[in-house]
Amino acid sequence: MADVRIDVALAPRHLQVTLDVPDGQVVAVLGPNGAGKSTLLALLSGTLAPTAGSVAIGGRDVTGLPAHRRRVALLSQDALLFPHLSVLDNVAFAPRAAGVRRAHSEERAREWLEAVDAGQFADRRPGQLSGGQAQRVAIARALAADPEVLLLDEPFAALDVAVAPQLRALLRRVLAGRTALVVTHDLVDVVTLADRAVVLEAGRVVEDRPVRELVESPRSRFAAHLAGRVLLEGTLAGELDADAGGEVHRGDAVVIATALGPVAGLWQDDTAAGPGATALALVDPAAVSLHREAPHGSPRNCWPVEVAGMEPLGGQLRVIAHGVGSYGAVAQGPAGGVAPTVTAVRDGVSRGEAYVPEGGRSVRLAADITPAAAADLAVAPGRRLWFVVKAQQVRVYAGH
Ligand SMILES: Nc1ncnc2c1ncn2[C@@H]1O[C@H](COP(=O)(O)OP(=O)(O)OP(=O)(O)O)[C@@H](O)[C@H]1O
Repeated sequence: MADVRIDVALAPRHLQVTLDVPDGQVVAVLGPNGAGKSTLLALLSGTLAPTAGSVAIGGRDVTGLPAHRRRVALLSQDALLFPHLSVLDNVAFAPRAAGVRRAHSEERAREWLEAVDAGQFADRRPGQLSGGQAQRVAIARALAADPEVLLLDEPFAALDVAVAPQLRALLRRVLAGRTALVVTHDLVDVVTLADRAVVLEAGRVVEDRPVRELVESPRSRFAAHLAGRVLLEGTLAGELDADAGGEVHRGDAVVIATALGPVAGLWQDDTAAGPGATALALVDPAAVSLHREAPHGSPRNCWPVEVAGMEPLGGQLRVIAHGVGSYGAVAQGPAGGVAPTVTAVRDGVSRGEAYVPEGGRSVRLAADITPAAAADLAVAPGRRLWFVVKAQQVRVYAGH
């Protein structure tokens, strides 16, 4: 068994993490810069000691053990091979250091080099390898040490985008059945390599869920951005078609008060909640349409926005925009309060009640549209348009 149990604090870096990884599971570790991802790996590998708590691997308490006695291999974005040793000697280094006889350790090193399709580089020096080749060798070296746990810190970050897919396929093979933690900023790594995803923010775990759930219904801003969604944080006002006050249940059309103003969506959480509860609305940019004027009709969210920029996305364009205060003929809406904001959404903007409070100016929204639609609407930075999404297509969850 090579399960990992980590329950540590590192006071100077404000990190406090509890995490159990069962034997054979690959966990993606995600989070913004400075969240503590690398620090967590360092606490596991033994290059940093916690100020409190413990680390156990395969049921052994390794908290007091030095890095080389933990049976943990760390692979970082730079291959960090010994420049003065041949590739073969680099890979044979760990078994040699563990007391395996030269002939045997070289044999093992050759096997691992073959396994990562790098057998032909055995006699080269690291300086004669490309970045992708060096990273293959680094993987072989890590595996030759026969680790119980593999830690990968942005393993493709320093590589050409052209080589990353091959290496990813290799890592997928290598990671099958192993206990591993992979720090990454790349959604492709998350979905292709990991079973489960943990999101760190400011040294704390804010999400810990199966990868599929995380990409389908992210609950943290970081995961939403990674999954290409927009996450709006707010407070539950109540049901869309009822007077505010009662509890809402899964499938109910609800309204939440956000920095963008009232947002209507479907409550998708299994837990019931009442007005005032923290709520998260998830918007898929593919469900957002752009209009010159706010349309009428069924319950829709209509947000006046100013276009910030555009990015190509497959055959489409992703339009990035920010909420703006009311403009044109739209009157300023109420400054707050539950009931008026519900009315604003239910009755639509045709009555001139759509508005974005001051804070909405910093809310980043995205809409995926065709290049033809972009041309028709003359989408360009600075242009003011309406982002429109049906309430049915906004999923709302309980926040933390
Ligand atoms: N060597 C160090 N000495 C002191 N503090 C550090 C050191 N390295 C990181 N920190 C601090 O610890 C916190 C966590 O940093 P860490 O590098 O673990 O984050 P990260 O999530 O890996 O970020 P990134 O994605 O930028 O690599 C940050 O506040 C950072 O400033």
